[in-house]
Amino acid sequence: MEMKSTAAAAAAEGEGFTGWAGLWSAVASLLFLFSILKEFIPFQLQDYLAALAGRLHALLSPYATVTIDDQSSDYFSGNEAFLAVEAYLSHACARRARKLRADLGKDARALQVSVDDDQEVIDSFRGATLWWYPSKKTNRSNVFSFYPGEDERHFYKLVFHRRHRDLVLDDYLPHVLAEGRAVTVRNRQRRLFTNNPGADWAASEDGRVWSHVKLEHPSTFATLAMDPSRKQEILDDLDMFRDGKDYYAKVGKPWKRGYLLFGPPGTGKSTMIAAMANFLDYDVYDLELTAVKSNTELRRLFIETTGKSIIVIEDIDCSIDLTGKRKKKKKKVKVSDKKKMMMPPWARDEDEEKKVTLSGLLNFIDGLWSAHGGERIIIFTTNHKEKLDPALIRRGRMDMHIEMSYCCFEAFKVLAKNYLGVEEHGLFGEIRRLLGEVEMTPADVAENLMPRSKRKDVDACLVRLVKALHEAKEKAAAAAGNKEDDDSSTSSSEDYDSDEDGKEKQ
Ligand SMILES: Nc1ncnc2c1ncn2[C@@H]1O[C@H](COP(=O)(O)OP(=O)(O)OP(=O)(O)O)[C@@H](O)[C@H]1O
Ligand SMILES: [Mg+2]
Repeated sequence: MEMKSTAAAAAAEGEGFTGWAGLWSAVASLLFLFSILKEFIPFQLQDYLAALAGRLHALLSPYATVTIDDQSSDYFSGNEAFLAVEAYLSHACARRARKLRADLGKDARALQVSVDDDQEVIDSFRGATLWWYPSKKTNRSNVFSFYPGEDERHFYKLVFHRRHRDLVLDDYLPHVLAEGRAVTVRNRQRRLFTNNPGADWAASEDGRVWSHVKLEHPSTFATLAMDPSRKQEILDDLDMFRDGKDYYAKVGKPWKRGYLLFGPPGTGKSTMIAAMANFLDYDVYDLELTAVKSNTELRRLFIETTGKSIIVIEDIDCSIDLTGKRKKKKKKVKVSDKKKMMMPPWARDEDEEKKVTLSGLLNFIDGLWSAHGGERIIIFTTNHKEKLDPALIRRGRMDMHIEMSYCCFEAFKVLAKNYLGVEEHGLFGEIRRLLGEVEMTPADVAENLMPRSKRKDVDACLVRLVKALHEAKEKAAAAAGNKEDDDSSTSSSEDYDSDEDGKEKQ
């Protein structure tokens, strides 16, 4: 932002400057004359005269300006202030402007209305009147460009009376930024990011490390089947986190939170992540660790995540060997030496031993914790909590451990309501008893409850579930009988082993 005095405001409003009227009309005439003669004045002289006029205005004008530009010196924050002002104006004042621009902006959910260039927008804040002027400036350059518009700089000029300087700088601008950011978050289409393999970063045109699609998972906490008191605990925790900026600052903790979701396959871990993202209105970064070649790549991926996001590593025990070696081998991507030289350092796989290690992952999480850039949540899921290194899941890294378990009766009731629209039924008693005796995942219960035709036959669905529960019970009893026989004959044959993927035979 750049601040200076201007005469532009004088033309905008006559707030207490009647005495200056004559002087301003003289300045306005001069400006008019200058715009006519501009064509005939050499460039160098034009710049000099413009600077002189600027200084004259600064000296005489009772108004000050702040310019907010669409280019920022800070690489990572980009033009955040500019975008926040744009969002604020489109939300708070655009309807008062006479010329509007409507656009389906990048990642927006609906048509966005914004103020057109050179349109004055008047805002008021605690009794002060403020004028906004969206505008653009074309850089004069001798270089011919194939891309017209790339030399264009857009900016917003805020004009206010000098006596409101403190109010504007201390209160109004922070208010605009906060409101603008909130509007952007409300309007944006949430995204699901997945990491591109490192070898592709340099090869792709824009060097993107993450690709994204719209996040449109329908899961919510209302449709998530689990123990209601545990669900409420998680909701309270998320609520506390979302609104806890001041609290986290007060206790000196970074505004981040880690959740470990563990439990057998089909118990709703991935469903829970989608419900969390929908509840918080956050983006999701689905980090596929097996596609990451080195700790350096991992760091780069982390740097390119944004605030208000959930970073997810699914099946963490299958993605990384906790002794430091990785389990799953990605198909080797052959890169020629010449191509390698053209790659940025993080994308080169010069040292085969430089793999993602446990310590790299711990650094990743701790880096996440100490970095700026807004609130972030990290979630690990696993089917085997006991296989994880305690360092990885200690409190402070994974703050809350959430067990997703087999379907209990309360969880069944949520599914029955979602899938069949029933809250009571004669078979509920038997189902309650069977669910207490046999372990069935919510995924299996849901599958049995799913109507097989458009004519929703509630009785048939519930009878099918009861039958499936009886079958599961018999199977479990038979398996237990077999195990007893095995134990008595060969006590040494402990073959409860795990496959390459780490998923144990159940
Ligand atoms: N608790 C649940 N509430 C509602 N639906 C569920 C629940 N658990 C499972 N489901 C249903 O089962 C399907 C599979 O569940 P999900 O993918 O969330 O399981 P998971 O625990 O992530 O399994 P995995 O460990 O194999 O990744 C979901 O699409 C959903 O329809
Ligand atoms: Mg899953």
